[in-house]
Amino acid sequence: MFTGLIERPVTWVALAGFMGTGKSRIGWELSRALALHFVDTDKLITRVVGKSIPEVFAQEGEAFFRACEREVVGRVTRLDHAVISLGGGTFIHEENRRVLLERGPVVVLWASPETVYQRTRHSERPLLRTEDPLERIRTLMDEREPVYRQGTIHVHSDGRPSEELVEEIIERLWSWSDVHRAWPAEDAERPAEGVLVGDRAPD
Ligand SMILES: Nc1ncnc2c1ncn2[C@@H]1O[C@H](COP(=O)(O)OP(=O)(O)OP(=O)(O)O)[C@@H](O)[C@H]1O
Ligand SMILES: O=C(O)C1=C[C@@H](O)[C@@H](O)[C@H](O)C1
Ligand SMILES: [Mg+2]
Repeated sequence: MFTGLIERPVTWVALAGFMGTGKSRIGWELSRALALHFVDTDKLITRVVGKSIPEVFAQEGEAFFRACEREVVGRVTRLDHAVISLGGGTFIHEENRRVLLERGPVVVLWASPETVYQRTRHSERPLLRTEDPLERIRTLMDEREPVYRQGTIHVHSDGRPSEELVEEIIERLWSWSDVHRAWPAEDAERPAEGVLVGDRAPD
């Protein structure tokens, strides 16, 4: 009767961090490892708007893209059984951050500017379309660093294969969920009804 039950630390988790830190790739692999659905907010926006991210920035403007992000954050925080990979700027906006952190753990992936540059140089990121993308990465990363620090769990990705990162994230999520079970008063403050964050929820 109990065969097929899946033990997991969480049934919802989001990945944040700078461009190129691996949110999309690691999020996808984490979702496979935890047998959860996968949602990439950048991909969701491109699908709904019907344009690529560079097209959205160029034709609709960044403010429109940020409004889409806010809308998508509202939706993905109502999901369960999902790993959510955010865009690089999603967690920077205060209201998004508040809603996400209230919903569940936010894992922040980190990488050095040089690694980010290497990982993003062959694909188009509108914010990095400048004469000197590496300098832009350094400046933007410095600006955003204090905000990313507000995430729940922090994982460095430089020079590490994705399997190792997924393994570390899962271990850290178990520790996080153990603490949450030990301090139920904290859970009582949460508004989301019927949400099983922190439970070893069977399917
Ligand atoms: N740990 C890793 N080791 C080597 N390459 C990686 C690693 N993580 C991600 N990559 C590669 O780096 C590139 C960027 O990764 P990815 O698209 O997942 O970043 P992202 O954080 O989602 O960026 P964005 O914020 O722009 O969406 C991809 O080609 C991906 O395969
Ligand atoms: O860091 C950012 O602000 C961005 C990161 C990407 O994921 C995309 O969401 C977009 O290119 C903007
Ligand atoms: Mg991504």
